[in-house]
Amino acid sequence: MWFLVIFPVLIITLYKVRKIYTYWKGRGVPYCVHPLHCFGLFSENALRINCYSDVFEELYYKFKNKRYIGFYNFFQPVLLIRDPNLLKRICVKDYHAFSVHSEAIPLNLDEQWSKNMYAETNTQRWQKLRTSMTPSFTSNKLKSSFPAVEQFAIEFVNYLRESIDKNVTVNMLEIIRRVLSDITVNAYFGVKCDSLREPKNIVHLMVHEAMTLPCFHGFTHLCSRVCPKLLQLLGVKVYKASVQNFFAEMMERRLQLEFENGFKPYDIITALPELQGVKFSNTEKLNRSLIDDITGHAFLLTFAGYETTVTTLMSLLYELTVNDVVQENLYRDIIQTLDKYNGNVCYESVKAMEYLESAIEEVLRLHPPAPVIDRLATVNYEIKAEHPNEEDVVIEKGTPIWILAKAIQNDADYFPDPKKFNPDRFLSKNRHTVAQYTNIPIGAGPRSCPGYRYGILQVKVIIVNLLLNFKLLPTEQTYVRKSSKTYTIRKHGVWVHLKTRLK
Ligand code: HEM
Repeated sequence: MWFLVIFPVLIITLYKVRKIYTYWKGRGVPYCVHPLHCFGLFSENALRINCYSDVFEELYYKFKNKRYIGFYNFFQPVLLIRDPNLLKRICVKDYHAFSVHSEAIPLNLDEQWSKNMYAETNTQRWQKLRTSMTPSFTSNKLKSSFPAVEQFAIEFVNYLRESIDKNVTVNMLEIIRRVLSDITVNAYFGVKCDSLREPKNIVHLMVHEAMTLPCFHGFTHLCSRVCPKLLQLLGVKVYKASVQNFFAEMMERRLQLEFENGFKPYDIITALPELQGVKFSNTEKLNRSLIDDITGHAFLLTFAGYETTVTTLMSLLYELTVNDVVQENLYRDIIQTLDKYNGNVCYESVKAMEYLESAIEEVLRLHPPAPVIDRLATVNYEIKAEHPNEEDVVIEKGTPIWILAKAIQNDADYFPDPKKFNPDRFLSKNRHTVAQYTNIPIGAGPRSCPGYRYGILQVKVIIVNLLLNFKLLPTEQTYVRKSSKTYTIRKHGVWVHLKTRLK
C-alpha cells in the first residue's frame, strides 16, 4: 500500500530534480557534472569538504577557453563568468540588467538585513543609500579619519613592545582582529575600547559574535539555500537578538550624544538618508525602529569592512613574512618616503608610499577577500555567440551570476607566474601591463566597493607602524597552510617571529 504512494512521489521528485539539473544542457551552456550533483557543487562548501574558492578555481581551469560555465547552487542554476570582457559588460556596460546582488541570505529571513545597501534590491533605495555614503570616503574625509586610525596603530605597536620579549613568535590573527574591531566600533558606534589589553571586553566579544553570521555556516547555510521557510519557522535571524539589542543600544547612545553635544566619531552614520531631517534637540527617546535600521547599516559597514580588512592585513603579513626581499623593499620605501616628510607618519606621507600601495594591490590580486563577485539578472539578457563552439544564450531574469574574480586574478594568461607575490606588477611603470578587468578585488562598476579606501588606509597605517618597529621573520608554523573551509583567511592565523628593529 505504502509503495503505491511512495513510488509515484519518488518518480515525480526524480523527474523534477532531473529537469533542474538539465537546465544548462538544454540551453547549450557548458556545465559541470559533479558527484554531489543533487545538492549542487556548493554543497562541498556547506558540508565542509572544500573551500569554495578552491572549488571555483578548479572549475575555472577545467573549462579553459570557455567564457562562462553553467553551475548549480543546490537547486538553482547559476552562471559562472570567467571572461574579463563579459564581466565588464555585466558589471559596467549593461549594469542596468544586473543591478542587484544575488541573495547570499534569503531576503525574507530577516527584514532588517534586507534593507542594507548590499542586500537592497530596490535600485532607487540603493542609489539613495549609496549617494549618502559616497562623500564619507573622499580624500578629505579619509584624511580626517587618519589621526584616530594612527592612534590605534601606535597603541598596537606599544602593546607588542610591552608584551613581548625582544625576540618572540606571535599569532597575528587574534591581535589584528582586536585592533580592527576597536577601530571599527570607534568609527561607527563612537565607542573607545582597548581590546588589546582587555581582550574579553564585551564590545569586542559582540563584534566577533556579530561577524559569525549563522546563515553562512553548516546546516543553517544548507537550510537557507534548500528550505529558507524552515529557518523562518525556527525564527533564525541574520544576527542574534542579543547581538542586535546590544549594538542598537550603543547606536542609540551614540546618536543621543551626537545630536545633543555635537559629538562626532565619523559622519558616515549621520549621513544616512533615514537620519536626514530628523531633529534630536530634545532628550526624548529615539524611535526604536529607526535605531534598528541605522544599526543594520552600521552592521553592514562592519561586516563588509572589518572582515575584508582583517583578511587583507593577514595575507599581507603572511606574504611579507615569507618574502624577505619584498619586506626589505617595503621597509626602504617607508623610510625613504618618511625622510621627505621629516619623519612624519601622516596622511600625505603614507599616501606617497608607492611600493606600499603596490604591495597591497598585489596581495588583493593574489588573495582577494571576496573570491567571487555576484550579480542577479534583473531582465532576460542575451549573450551572443562569439566563438564557433558557442550558441546565443538567453540568461533568464532571476538567474544569479557569479564572477570568478580570484581565479581570473590568478590566471597565468593575465599575470605571469601568478602565484608569486610580486608588488612590482603594480608599480606605475608596469601598471599598463595589467589588462582591463583582470584584477577586480573590489568588484567593478556602480556596485563596486565604496569603502575600500578606508580599509586600505587602516592596512597601510598598521603596516607602516609595524615595519618601522619590527622585522617579520617566518617560523615553521608560518608555512603550515590550513585555510578556512568557508573563507579565504588562514584559519589558524599567521605566525610571525617579531624582531625589534634598532632605530
Ligand atoms: C580591503 C578592503 C575591502 C575589500 C577588498 C572590499 C571588497 C568588496 C567587494 C568585492 C565588494 C562587492 C563589489 C561588487 O559586487 O562589485 C564590496 C562591497 C561593499 N563594501 Fe567593501 N571591501 C573592502 C573594505 C570595505 C570597507 C572598509 C567598507 C566600509 C567602510 C566597505 C563597504 C562595502 C559596502 C557597503 C559594499 C556594498 C556596496 C553596494 O552593494 O553598493 N568595504 N566590498
